[in-house]
Amino acid sequence: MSGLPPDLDAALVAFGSRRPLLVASDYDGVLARLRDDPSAAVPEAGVAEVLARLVDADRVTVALVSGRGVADLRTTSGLSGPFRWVGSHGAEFDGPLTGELAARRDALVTQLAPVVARVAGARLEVKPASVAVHVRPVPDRVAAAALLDEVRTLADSSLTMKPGKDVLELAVTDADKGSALLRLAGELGAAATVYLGDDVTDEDAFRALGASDVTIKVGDGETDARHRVPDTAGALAVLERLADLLDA
Ligand SMILES: O=P(O)(O)OC[C@H]1O[C@H](O[C@H]2O[C@H](CO)[C@@H](O)[C@H](O)[C@H]2O)[C@H](O)[C@@H](O)[C@@H]1O
Repeated sequence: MSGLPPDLDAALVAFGSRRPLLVASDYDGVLARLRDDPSAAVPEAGVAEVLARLVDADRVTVALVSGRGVADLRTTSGLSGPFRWVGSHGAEFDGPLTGELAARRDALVTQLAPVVARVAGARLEVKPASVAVHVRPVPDRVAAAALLDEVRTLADSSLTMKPGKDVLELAVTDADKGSALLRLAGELGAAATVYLGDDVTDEDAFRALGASDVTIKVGDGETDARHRVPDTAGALAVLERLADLLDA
């Protein structure tokens, strides 16, 4: 007995019988619980160990797919291994982004910095292909919502809005996690993909994947994923069940 919902467990059993496989997961809210300080969001106990088991499985690729830049994801998570690292919501796929994007992003920083500075507790995060306005630590929740509304109105049509949990990002590329996952699965010739995610941008991945894939929403909220677990402990249980099934 895995303790997982029976339909999810059955889907994982069917998934485990196929090869090659892609096991992909979002980071924040799935492998690490959410914290006020993004740099404090380290993996939950057991995550590094189960990922190490999964990468050892035969013809299984493990991908970490995040809104974070890859460099930040590597540093913050402390994870290392032969993973595929997909950062910046899919914009960082083959390696670091070019400098041209940085110039557009820096113009955005100049525009947003004074707007964010007016709201106590709000923070601007400068990422490889986007600027994120974080409001999780803002005590005045009305001011937090108003700030995100204002940022939304500042986004011109050349930018892609990436809403998330207490964050709104303006991205200078239109990359998304769904397109990135399809590209990766195609490259690998994957027979099936598992994807776990908790936030709005993970819905692109849930929608992009197909009937033979296993999509799992972590936590509450509307979703296009077929399965759900309640929290990071549930996500870890999924990965541990997979590692057992893959005999890793
Ligand atoms: O795609 P993900 O791996 O889920 O990354 C999404 C964003 O995660 C980070 O922000 C979120 O987590 C923070 C740490 O727990 C939290 O403080 C913040 O409120 C959340 O929105 C990260 O800082 C962003 O760059 C990512 O895009």
